Amino acid sequence: MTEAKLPGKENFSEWYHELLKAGEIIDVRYPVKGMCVWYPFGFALRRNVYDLMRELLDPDHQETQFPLLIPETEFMKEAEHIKGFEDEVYWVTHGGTSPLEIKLALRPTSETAIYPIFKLWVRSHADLPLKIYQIVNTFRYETKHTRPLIRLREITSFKEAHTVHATWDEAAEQVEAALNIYAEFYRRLAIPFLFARRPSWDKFPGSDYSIALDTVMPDGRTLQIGTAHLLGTNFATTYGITFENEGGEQEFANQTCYGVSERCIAALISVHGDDKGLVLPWSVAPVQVVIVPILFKDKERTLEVSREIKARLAAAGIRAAIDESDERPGAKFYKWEMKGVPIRIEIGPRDIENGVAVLARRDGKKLTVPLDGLLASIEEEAADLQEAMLARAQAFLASKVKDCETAEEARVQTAAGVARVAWCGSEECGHRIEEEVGAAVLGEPWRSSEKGERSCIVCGARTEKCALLARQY
Ligand SMILES: Nc1ncnc2c1ncn2[C@@H]1O[C@H](COS(=O)(=O)NC(=O)[C@@H](N)CS)[C@@H](O)[C@H]1O
Ligand SMILES: [Zn+2]
Repeated sequence: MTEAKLPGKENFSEWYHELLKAGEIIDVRYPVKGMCVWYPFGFALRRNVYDLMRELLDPDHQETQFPLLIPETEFMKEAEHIKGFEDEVYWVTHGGTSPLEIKLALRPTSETAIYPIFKLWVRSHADLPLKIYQIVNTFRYETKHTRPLIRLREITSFKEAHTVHATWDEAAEQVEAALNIYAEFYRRLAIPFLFARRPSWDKFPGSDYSIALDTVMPDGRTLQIGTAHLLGTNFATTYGITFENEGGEQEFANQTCYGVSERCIAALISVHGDDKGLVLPWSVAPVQVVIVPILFKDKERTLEVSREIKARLAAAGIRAAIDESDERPGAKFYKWEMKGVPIRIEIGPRDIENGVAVLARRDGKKLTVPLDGLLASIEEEAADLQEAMLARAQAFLASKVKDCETAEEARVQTAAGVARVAWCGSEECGHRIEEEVGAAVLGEPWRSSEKGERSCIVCGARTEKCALLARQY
């Protein structure tokens, strides 16, 4: 089989679409725009990634599931929320051939499905804090360019958490706790990001404020890979979510919600992939180690030793595979590199005689290791590979963020990166910056320590604030 080469990663969009197919992640040939099919290998990756998310949420959240369909009467209650979503909602209007009395929205996100029930669940301060999440499909009639895993009309892997608290401050603390969970989630995936407080005109509809995580894609555009929103009492007043406080009075609850979608997988593929295909982090790779027996003589013996190695790795909880096909080694290396397998073990008759094997890391490092102690070598190299992947991705992101003194400089920088400019924080200057730079205001850096007084690049006012600017997916 002649191995088809991927387009170079510098043609990011072509490379990305070709890799979704060659890496058997997503099949885009489903006949509805913005809706795609998971290949089984891609679905195994998704399962591992979301198992990681569950591991991080389950210590103090409870997983559940709400209905997909939301009655118009509930959906149309929160004015801000409606304004933000009315152009994106899909409606079900018929049951069979009979028109429905009340049409039903397909959830674009589930506030309006969940909060009428929270009203019933929350009675007293003893019921708080309430922290639930669900991992469901949601539907948004996106009119911008749809892209697999990045901008979908059916978001198949929408993890949405919804929490209820006695005070605004507790809700604000929960937003920070959510950001910490997302930071750990992306650290395990070796994906770096920037925290930004979205500007008022781009916060979640119905929220007090939104904090987003943006990563920088290979072409320098940013991808919003998670968001956490402080809702205050906005939804609680609309949906009547009250609790009896310790003084016996009824109070409106304060809420948050925070979400991650399959964009986390788009980021995984894009940030780490290379011209040979996927490069998957050890923690989520469906196949962590592939054993490639070099079969030319003593075939049986070589296969026997390979199978013994696989059994030893599996017993240690490592997801291992053997490629027993009779393809030539080069074809096997190509296939498993395309699938992003972090570590390959090559073993032939001579290696067996010498009691060694070749350990080839997906980032190119190769070494010969003794067969006894192979497990320790694999675990050591896996840990080192994880750090190397994160360090490499962090260096790339840092290289793509630059301080700019003028709108012109920011325009050049945001053609393929992120600009940081002085901004007084006013909405008027913010919109002027977007127009002059031709990029979006991601918002003010959140949790960044860098301070320094400069003049707003629009109005000249002295300010310590700054804006991150970028072209977004
Ligand atoms: N069309 C889309 N396709 C894929 N992912 C999307 C799409 N729209 C939003 N997302 C992802 O979903 C995350 C959460 O969406 S959101 O609108 O920002 N927030 C909410 O819906 C809140 N209810 C928190 S769950 C976003 O940060 C973004 O990463
Ligand atoms: Zn200004």
